[in-house]
Amino acid sequence: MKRKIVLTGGGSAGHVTPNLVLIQRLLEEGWEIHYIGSKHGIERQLVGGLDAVQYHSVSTGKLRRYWSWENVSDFFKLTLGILQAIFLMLRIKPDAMFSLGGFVAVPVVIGARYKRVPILIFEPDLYPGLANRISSRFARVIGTTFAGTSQIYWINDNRTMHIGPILREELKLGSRARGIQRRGFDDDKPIVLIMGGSQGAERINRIVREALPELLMSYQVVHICGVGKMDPSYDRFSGYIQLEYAHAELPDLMAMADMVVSRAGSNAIHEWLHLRKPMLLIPHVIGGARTGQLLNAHHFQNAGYAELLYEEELTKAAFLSAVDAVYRDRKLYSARMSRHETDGAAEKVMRLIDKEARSQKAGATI
Ligand SMILES: CC(=O)N[C@H]1[C@@H](OP(=O)(O)OP(=O)(O)OC[C@H]2O[C@@H](n3ccc(=O)[nH]c3=O)[C@H](O)[C@@H]2O)O[C@H](CO)[C@@H](O)[C@@H]1O
Repeated sequence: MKRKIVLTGGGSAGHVTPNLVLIQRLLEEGWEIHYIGSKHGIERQLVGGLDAVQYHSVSTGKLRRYWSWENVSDFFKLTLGILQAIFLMLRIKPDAMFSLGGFVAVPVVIGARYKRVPILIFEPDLYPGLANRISSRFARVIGTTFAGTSQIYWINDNRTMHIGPILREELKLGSRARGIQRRGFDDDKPIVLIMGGSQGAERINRIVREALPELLMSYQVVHICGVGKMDPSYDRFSGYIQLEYAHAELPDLMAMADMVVSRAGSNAIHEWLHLRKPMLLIPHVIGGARTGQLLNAHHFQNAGYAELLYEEELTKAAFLSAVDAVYRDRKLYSARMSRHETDGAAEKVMRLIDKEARSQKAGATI
């Protein structure tokens, strides 16, 4: 009989893309895969269409640490989500579950816990998000992307294990020559790839457009703006292309870039690290100092992989001079990154899933 796994995670691409990597591996090893996400979230777009995966949706509420009337309705949505998750667990009877976090993960993890399914969670950011901090109470294994996470959270917790970034294999297969040819770019002029997180970033888009005439004097620019955030009036500039979101072309766009300007989402920055792309990071900061992207960006800056520009300092002049500074020192950044190992995380996760599922089976037959 096929072993069954439930995957969850959603709300942003960052909480889904590592699951796409695992789906591939799990299929190769003959697992039956169930994905529990929300009804309309990005996880439905990214996973819902895959024939090999059975997608189920549950209701979920946003977790806020401040008062809002929406907390009341979200509390009921979350409770409903937990009941739906318990029902799904009873029906699916999974051997293991793996969660990447995001709001939708909380009811799913609680439902799995109720049914005593072994739970593995994985934290993409240096400082864990609220959903994973809650979910970790029910987890058998807590995988981390950053080695430093267990020094600032889950300290002395022996369930914590450093895994590293779970990266999509296809991103490693890009070709600079192919990308340049397809886009009609000049091989001799440097290329800057600008990516404002999976949903784009209004603020970065605005500065890029303001700085574009100067920027294009020295660089060619690929600008991923986010869905619905392109401005066709800029199509007149040569050496500039804008996209809403890159799918199959992304590996080539990454390969052709001499440097990147990016948000500091965990997946994106580890992809740049793997490809040794010098980074100018402009983190998305929500609320206080301990937000995921800000700490990720500080960590990469301290390691010498990236330069950091805070959003409140984002003027045209500051942006142009930061791009020049990173480009000037590009070889230094790349050399430091070449010492960082980024392979092997998916294999580690597969072994952990296998181990937990076996121990579950063994426990059930005693
Ligand atoms: C605002 C917000 O909540 N951001 C969080 C979200 O970021 P976000 O969803 O932006 O996540 P990441 O930067 O981690 O990952 C984005 C993923 O989308 C891919 N991509 C992006 C653009 C594109 O055109 N094509 C494409 O395939 C990237 O290659 C990457 O694999 O999840 C991350 C991982 O938990 C967190 O670190 C971020 O703080």
